[in-house]
Amino acid sequence: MSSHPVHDAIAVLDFGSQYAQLIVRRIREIGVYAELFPWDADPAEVLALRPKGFVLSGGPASVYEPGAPSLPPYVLESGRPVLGICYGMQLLAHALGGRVAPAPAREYGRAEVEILEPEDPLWHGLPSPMTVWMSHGDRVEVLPPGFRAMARSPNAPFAAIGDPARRLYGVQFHPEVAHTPLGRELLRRFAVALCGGRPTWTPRAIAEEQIARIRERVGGERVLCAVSGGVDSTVTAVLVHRAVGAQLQCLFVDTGLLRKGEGEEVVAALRALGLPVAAVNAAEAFLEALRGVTDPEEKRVRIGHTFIAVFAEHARRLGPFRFLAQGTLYPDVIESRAPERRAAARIKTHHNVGGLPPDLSFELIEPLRYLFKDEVRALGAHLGIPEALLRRQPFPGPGLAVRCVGEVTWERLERLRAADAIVQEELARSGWAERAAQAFAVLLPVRSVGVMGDARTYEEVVVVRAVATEDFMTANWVPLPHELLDRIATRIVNEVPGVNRVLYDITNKPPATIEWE
Ligand SMILES: Nc1ncnc2c1ncn2[C@@H]1O[C@H](COP(=O)(O)OP(=O)(O)OP(=O)(O)O)[C@@H](O)[C@H]1O
Ligand SMILES: O=c1[nH]c(=O)c2[nH+]cn([C@@H]3O[C@H](COP(=O)(O)O)[C@@H](O)[C@H]3O)c2[nH]1
Ligand SMILES: NC(=O)CC[C@H](N)C(=O)O
Ligand SMILES: [Mg+2]
Repeated sequence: MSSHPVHDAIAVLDFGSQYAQLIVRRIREIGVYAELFPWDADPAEVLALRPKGFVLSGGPASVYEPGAPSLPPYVLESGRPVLGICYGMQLLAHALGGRVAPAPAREYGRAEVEILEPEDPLWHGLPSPMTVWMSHGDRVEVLPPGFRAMARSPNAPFAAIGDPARRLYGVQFHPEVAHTPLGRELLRRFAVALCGGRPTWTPRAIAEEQIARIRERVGGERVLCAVSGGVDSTVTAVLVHRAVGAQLQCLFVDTGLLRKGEGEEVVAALRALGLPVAAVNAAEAFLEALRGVTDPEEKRVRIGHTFIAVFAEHARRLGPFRFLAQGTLYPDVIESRAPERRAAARIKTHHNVGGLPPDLSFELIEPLRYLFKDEVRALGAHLGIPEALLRRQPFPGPGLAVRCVGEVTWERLERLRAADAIVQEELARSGWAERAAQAFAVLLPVRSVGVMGDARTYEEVVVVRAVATEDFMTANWVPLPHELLDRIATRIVNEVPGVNRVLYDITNKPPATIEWE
């Protein structure tokens, strides 16, 4: 099941590290293709990639414990270079006859290492001492035959080890994290100098390859692509369109839960890219499904079902289609491959167009299946998709329904839309829009007393939320200037009927989530 046999590739074996995905990303940033496999993956699957080298990730286990993940024999048998990181280094040492034991002191955080072999290809040109980031409780105590120390720190005599003759290396620190500033340079030396990987993994190469593949697979058939105006579905649609032109049909659903002007904007932006977009208004169906529902999970489930029903109806009407194009990304794939990662608690059900009825059986086209979000953005830029589209705030499929706390009625949606439009306008005007990854209004089903024009009011509350985040897994509220908050609050209360009070949400994620439902 090799995914990118045209590119030189590095196989990264995952021993349960929090950072395994980061290793893959860092290597790809260098331009060398890399892929992540569970440590106990089927060897045939890994070897189908024809890896030029292997990276062994860190992991929570201790190599000397019974049942700890072990080094699959094919790695050393391949004769290719190997870089073990943390647990990976300990594993290499353990497997080759060295000794690993608990360290006298655990070591978490920044450390300075002195490079002992500056002429070795892995270290060539790197400064000594070099700042690195450590996170370990075990350490290598006795080196395996053939190995020598390549770097040391005050705490770790074997901060890095290697057997250059066999091109086997280990680092106790984590080159993949940003706290190791020159970590990428180290990985570059491994992937390019030691493994001989050619840096051909560029947006241009990805685009050409995907377009050629899609063209070949689709032949003369038709393809349906559901588009939201988000980055993933847009890039997917553009790739399919470049490949098969008019055989593509895009479908955009106006759920009635969109922001002000969004439906028109999205459709216009996608058509400006030359995409054939059918827009359907299904607001009534969504509102009907949501009538009387206040439970957040129930809302999401009903929206999901309505999406499927609307989608199925229009797919039949516009069809037949043999293929369905979807913007599945690599993190989705990694997460579904590794069952232990699915054990994480369910916080909220993200809607999906998946789970389509069986009578609509499509073959899937997923050109982004091996890409990370930032690679998708770079690919989008290469394809000429405007920055504004690529940088759009993520907008959840369930839309304003999960920001309209309580019952979703058309009147309350209109109230929320008007308040949200003011938030967007003022953030854009003040330049703060760029500093917030996401900013929006939330409408609460809470009424409070106010006084306007000498008269008593008893109306609903709007909450403004703005967060900064890289990955949306954790987020911090953004300290918007008081004058800006003041302007937003004043405008909302003056301009939006039914609202007489505005709050600012100053909760981080965790413990809050970004959305309110
Ligand atoms: N309003 C909509 N009309 C049609 N399809 C939609 C709509 N909203 C979501 N979808 C489809 O559902 C998929 C999942 O949506 P979701 O917003 O969860 O994903 P995403 O990863 O953010 O993708 P995107 O960046 O394309 O929005 C989208 O890629 C798109 O195919
Ligand atoms: O496409 C989506 N469908 C959903 O059902 C959904 N729920 C939350 N989000 C978005 O995910 C990010 C994290 O949100 P939370 O902190 O609220 O979980 C934020 O960017 C949210 O906007 C969704 N996106
Ligand atoms: N981050 C790691 O890979 C840790 C490896 C091993 N569990 C240790 O504590 O040393
Ligand atoms: Mg989206």
